Amino acid sequence: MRRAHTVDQVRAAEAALMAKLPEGTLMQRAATGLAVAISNFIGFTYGARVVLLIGSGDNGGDALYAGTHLARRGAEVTAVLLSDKYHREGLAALLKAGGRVADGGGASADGQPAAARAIAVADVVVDGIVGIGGRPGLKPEALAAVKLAEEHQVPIIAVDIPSGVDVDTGETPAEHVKAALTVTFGTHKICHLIDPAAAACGPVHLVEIGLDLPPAPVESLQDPDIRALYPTPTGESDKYSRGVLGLMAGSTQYPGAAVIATSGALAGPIGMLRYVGPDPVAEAVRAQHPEVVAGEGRVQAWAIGSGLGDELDVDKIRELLDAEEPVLLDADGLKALDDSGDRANVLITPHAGELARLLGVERHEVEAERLKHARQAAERFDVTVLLKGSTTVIAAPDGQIRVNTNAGAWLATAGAGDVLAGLTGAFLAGGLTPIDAAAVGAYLHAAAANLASRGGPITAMQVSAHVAEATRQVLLEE
Ligand SMILES: NC(=O)C1=CN([C@@H]2O[C@H](COP(=O)(O)OP(=O)(O)OC[C@H]3O[C@@H](n4cnc5c(N)ncnc54)[C@H](O)[C@@H]3O)[C@@H](O)[C@H]2O)[C@@H](O)CC1
Ligand SMILES: [K+]
Repeated sequence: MRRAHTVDQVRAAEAALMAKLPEGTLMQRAATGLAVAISNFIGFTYGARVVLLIGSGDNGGDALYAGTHLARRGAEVTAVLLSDKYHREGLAALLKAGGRVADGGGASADGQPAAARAIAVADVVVDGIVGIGGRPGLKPEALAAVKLAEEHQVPIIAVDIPSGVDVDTGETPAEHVKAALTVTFGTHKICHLIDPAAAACGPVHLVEIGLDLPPAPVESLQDPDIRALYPTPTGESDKYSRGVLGLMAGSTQYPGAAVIATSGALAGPIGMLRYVGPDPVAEAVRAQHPEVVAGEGRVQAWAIGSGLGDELDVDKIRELLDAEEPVLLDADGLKALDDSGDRANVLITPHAGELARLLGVERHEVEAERLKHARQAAERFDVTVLLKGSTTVIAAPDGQIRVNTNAGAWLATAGAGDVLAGLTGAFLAGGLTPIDAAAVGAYLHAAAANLASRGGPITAMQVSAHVAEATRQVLLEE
C-alpha cells in the first residue's frame, strides 16, 4: 500500500519525533537518503556537476546537506540562493565540504552569469525551492532558474515535492517544477498521487525517516493489497456463490458496448453473467461469449450504462439503484442518477466530462481539481465515485480516497471504459465493497492494459483478454 498524508499530519508526526531526537537528526536522515538517490540517478558521484536551487525553508536545508554529502565524494556542487533567507548551517557545511555558491544571491538567474552557467552544464539540478511549506507557484528568480534547466534539458530532482504544486490537493494552478525524480521523506504527500501534480513528480522515491503516522486519507493499493482483496474461489465455490453479475449495457445503436463490457466482466471473479437488453444485442453478446445467460434472474450486483444511448430506461435503473444489490453505474446510465435515496451500495465510474455534467461544472474544472470534484460528487450523491483518467481517483461517501496510478497512456482507447465497468462490476458481484471493487477493478484493468500494450497501441478487447494473465501475475507473486 502506498499511503499519502496531509501536510498537517506530516508536520505533527515530525514534531513528535523531533522532540525525541537530537536537533537536526531528521534533516540528516532526509539529506542522506536524498544524496544517495541523486547519485543513483546520475550514475556516478565523483566529478558530477550538481546545482542546488535553494529557497528559504528547510527544503533548501535538505538540499544543502545532500549537496554536502555529494561534495565530500568529489561532486562539483553549486548552490544558487534564491532568497536572502536560507539554511545557514546547511550552506556552511556545503562550503566546508568544497561546494560553492554561484554569485549574486537573490538576483534573477538570467542576470546571474555564474548561476546560469552552472545550470547550463549541470548533470542534475536539485529543486530545494520549497517543500511542504510552499504555496503554489514559483517566484520570478526560481522560475527563471527552472526554465534555464528545462531549456538546457538538465533533469530536475525535486526535494520532497516539485516546487510550485499544491501539496494537499495535487492541483497545479500556477508555474511549477516538472521533475525527472522526486525524493520524498517519511510518507507520500497527496500531490505525489493525484494528477496533474503527480505527473510533475516523475517516479517518487520514498526515504524512511521513522515517522509515526496516523491512518492515511489517501491510499494507493499495490500487488499484495490486490491479492488480499481478490475473491479467490475455494473448493466449496460454485458459479452462484462466486457471484452473478447482471449487465445492462449496449443498445441497437451501440451493440459493441455490451460485447466489450461482457468481456471485461467475464475476466473478473464472477461465476456467471446475466445479460439484460434488446434481443439483437443479446444475440451479439452470446455470439462472442456463449457462456452468458440472457434475461433477468437473481444477481448479486448490477453493472449498468455502457452504450445504452437513447434506449435508457431511467425508471428501471432507479428501481435497481433503490434495490439492495450493489450497482455500478457508468456512461449513459449516469443520466439516471439523482441525489435522493440511500446510495451507499452504488459505484459510479464517470470520466471528467461525465462528472462535470453531474456536478454542473466545466470539464476543465474537474481535470484541474480532480480530488475536490470526486469528493464533492461522493458527498452529494452519497455514492462511491471512480473518476477515470491518467490517475484514477476513487472517493467514498465516508471521505476515504483511493488512487490508482498504474495506468499507461495507451489505455485511452475506445471501449476501455466498458471493459472497466464490466470488470469492476464483477468485483461488486464477487462481494467486494464499492471502494474495494473500484480499486481492484481499476488496478487489474490498468495492469492488463500494460501487459497487452508493452509500449504499443491496444484495443479494448485486447485489454480484457489480458486481465486473466494480469490477475495470475498478481495472485501468484509472493
Ligand atoms: N520538519 C521536519 O522535521 C523535516 C522537514 N524536512 C524538509 O523541510 C521541508 C519543510 O520545510 P519548511 O517548513 O521550512 O518549509 P519549506 O522549505 O517548504 O519552505 C517554506 C518557506 O518558503 C516560503 N514560501 C512559501 N511558498 C513559496 C513559494 N511559492 N515560493 C517561494 N517561497 C515560498 C515560505 O514563506 C516559507 O518561509 C519539507 O518539505 C522537507 O523537505 C526534512 O528535512 C525532513 C524533516
Ligand atoms: K522542492
